[in-house]
Amino acid sequence: MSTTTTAATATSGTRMDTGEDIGAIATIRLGMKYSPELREGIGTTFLLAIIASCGQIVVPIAVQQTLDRGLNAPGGPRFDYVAWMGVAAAVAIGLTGWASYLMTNRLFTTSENGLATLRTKAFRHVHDLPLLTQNTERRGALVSRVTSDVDQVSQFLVFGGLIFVVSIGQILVATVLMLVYSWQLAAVVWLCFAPLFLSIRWFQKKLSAAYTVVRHQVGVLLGAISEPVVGAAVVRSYGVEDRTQARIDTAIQDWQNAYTHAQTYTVTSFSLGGISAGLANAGVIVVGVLLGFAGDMTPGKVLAFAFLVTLFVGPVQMGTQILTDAQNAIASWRRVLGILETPADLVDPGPDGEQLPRGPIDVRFADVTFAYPEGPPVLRDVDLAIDAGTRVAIVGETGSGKSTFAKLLTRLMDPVEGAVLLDGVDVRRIDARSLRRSVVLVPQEGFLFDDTIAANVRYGKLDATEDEIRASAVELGIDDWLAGLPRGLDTQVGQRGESLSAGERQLVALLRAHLADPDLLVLDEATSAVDPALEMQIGRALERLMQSRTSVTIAHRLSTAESADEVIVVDKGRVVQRGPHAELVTQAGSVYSGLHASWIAQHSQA
Ligand SMILES: Nc1ncnc2c1ncn2[C@@H]1O[C@H](COP(=O)(O)OP(=O)(O)OP(=O)(O)O)[C@@H](O)[C@H]1O
Repeated sequence: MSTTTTAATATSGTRMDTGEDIGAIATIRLGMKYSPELREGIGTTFLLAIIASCGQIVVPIAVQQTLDRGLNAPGGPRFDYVAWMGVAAAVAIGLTGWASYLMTNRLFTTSENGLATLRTKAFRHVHDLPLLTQNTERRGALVSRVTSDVDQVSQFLVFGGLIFVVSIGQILVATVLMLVYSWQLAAVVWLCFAPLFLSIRWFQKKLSAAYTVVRHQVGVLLGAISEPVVGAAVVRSYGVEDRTQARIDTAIQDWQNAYTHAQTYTVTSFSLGGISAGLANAGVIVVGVLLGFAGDMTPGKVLAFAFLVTLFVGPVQMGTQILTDAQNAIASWRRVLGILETPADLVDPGPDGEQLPRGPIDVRFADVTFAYPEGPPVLRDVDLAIDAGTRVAIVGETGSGKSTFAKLLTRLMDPVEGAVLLDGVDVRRIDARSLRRSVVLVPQEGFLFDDTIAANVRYGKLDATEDEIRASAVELGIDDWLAGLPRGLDTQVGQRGESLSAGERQLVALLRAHLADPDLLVLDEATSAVDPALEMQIGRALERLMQSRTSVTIAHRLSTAESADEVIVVDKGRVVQRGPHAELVTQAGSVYSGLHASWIAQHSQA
C-alpha cells in the first residue's frame, strides 16, 4: 500500500453533506434505502386506503339510490328498498371504518419503525464522521438533525402520509364516481381546479427551497441556544449575557423570517384552493340545473354530485396543506440523510485489517505532512522513529503542532502525505478495534460522563469488575484518594465531571487509561494547576501508568521533559531537535533551550 494519500482524501467530508442538491423523489428513495421498513407492506396499506376512501362515497350513493329508486321509485315509494339501502350503507361504513383503523395502525407502526432505524443509524454515523466535519458543524445543529429533523419527518409520515394516502384515494374515487354520474359536471370541477393543479409543481419547488432554509435556520437556532447553555459559566463570568442574547435573538429572527417567507407560498396555494373550490361548487350547481332542465339529470344525481364535489374539494384542500408539510419534512429528511451520506473519512479495514500484537509498540512517522482543510500545513515532512517501550516527551511553542501529532498518532485523523506506522504497519491498515485496544489517548481535559466514577472508568474496559478497578487504583497509588471520597467508586461526577476538582478529573482519566491497559499511551499533559498533594499523586500515577509501554506525552512541564527517555522538539510544524533533556538543554540558542529558560522563569515566579 502506498504510504501517501491525497489531500482530497484527508480533507474529504469536512463539510457535512446537506444533500440540498437532490430532488424530493430522490430524497424519498434515499430515505427508503436507509429505512427499508417504510416500504414493508406498502401495497396492503394502499389497498386499505382505497377501501377506507370508499367509506366516503357510501353516503352519496346511498342518498342517490334512496331518492331515485326508493322514495322516488316509478310505482310509488319502496320502503323495503330504503331499509335495505340503510342496512347496506351501515355495513359498508362499518367495513371501511375498520379498514381505516387498520391502515392508520400500519402507517403508524411502519413509520415509527423506519424512523427509529434512521435515528439510530444517523446517531451511530455521527461517531464515524470526520473529526473535522464535526468541528465545522456546530454541535447543536448536529443534534437538531438527529432529533428535531427526524421528528419532522416522523410527524409527516404518520399524519401527513396518512392523510395524503387517503386524500389521493378520495380524489381518485370521487373522480371516477363523478364521471359515472356526469362527465360534463366532472369536467367543470376539474376545469375549476386546473390552475391549482398546473401550478403545483411551481409551488412545490418554491416551498422546497423555502423549507430547506427553514430547517437550516432551525439548526442554527439550536446551535446558538446550546452553545451558551454549555458555556453558561463563561457567559456569566464575563458578563456577556446581552451579547449572547443578541446572537440568539438574531437566530430567532432569521428563523422567523425564513418561516414567514415559506408560509407565504402555503397561504397562496391554500387561497388558490379555496377559490377553485368556490368556483367548482357554483359551476356544478349552475351546469347541473341547466342539465336538469335539459332532462339529463335527476334530482338525486344533482344532490349526490354536490356530495361528491365536497368529497373532491376536501382532499384537494388538504393536499395543498400536505404539500407544505411534505416540503418541510423532505427538507428535514435531506438533512438527516446528509449525515448518513457524509463519508466516514477514516476507513476501517475491519477484521480483515492487521491486528497489532500485544506488547510495547514502536512508532514511525514516515515523511508525514498534515494540513487542516483550506489551511497551510501544520506538520511538514515529519520523519522519526520511537522505539518500543521508550518514554518520549513532545515539546514546542503553543500552536507548533503537538496536538496534531498526537491526533495522527492515534488515528483521529490521517496524514495528507506520508504514513504513520505502528509496529511497522500503516495505521490505515490496522483493524480499528485492534488499534483502539492497543493505543489510548488521554486528552488534556478527559471528558467525563454524568455518571459514577466506576461507570466512567469502565469506558477503558467495559467489563471491568469493581475489584479490577480497585486493583488498578492500588497499582496507580490512588486508592487512598478513592477511599476518601464519600461514596468511593459510586461517587457521581456530575455533568462533564463538574462535581470533581480538575485534579480529580485527571485521576479518573488516568484510572480509565490504566484499566484500558494500552501498549501505546499518548498523553496530552494537563496544564491546569492543582494543589501540591494532588499534583504529587497525579505525578506518581502517571509514572506507574507509563511503565512497560511506549508513551508519548505532550509535555508542558519541565519535570515531564526531564524524566523522559527522549525529548522531541517541534517548531512551526517541523521536528527541529530530539535527544535526552540533558543533551538538548546544553545546545545554546536552540528552541529547546529557549523553552527551558521560560520553564525555569515560570517556576521561579511560582
Ligand atoms: N481543527 C482545526 N482546524 C484548523 N486549524 C487547526 C485545527 N486544530 C489546530 N489547528 C491549527 O494547527 C496548528 C497546530 O495546532 P496544534 O493544536 O497541533 O498545536 P499545539 O502545539 O498542540 O498547541 P498547544 O500547545 O497550544 O496545544 C495551529 O496553528 C492551529 O491553529
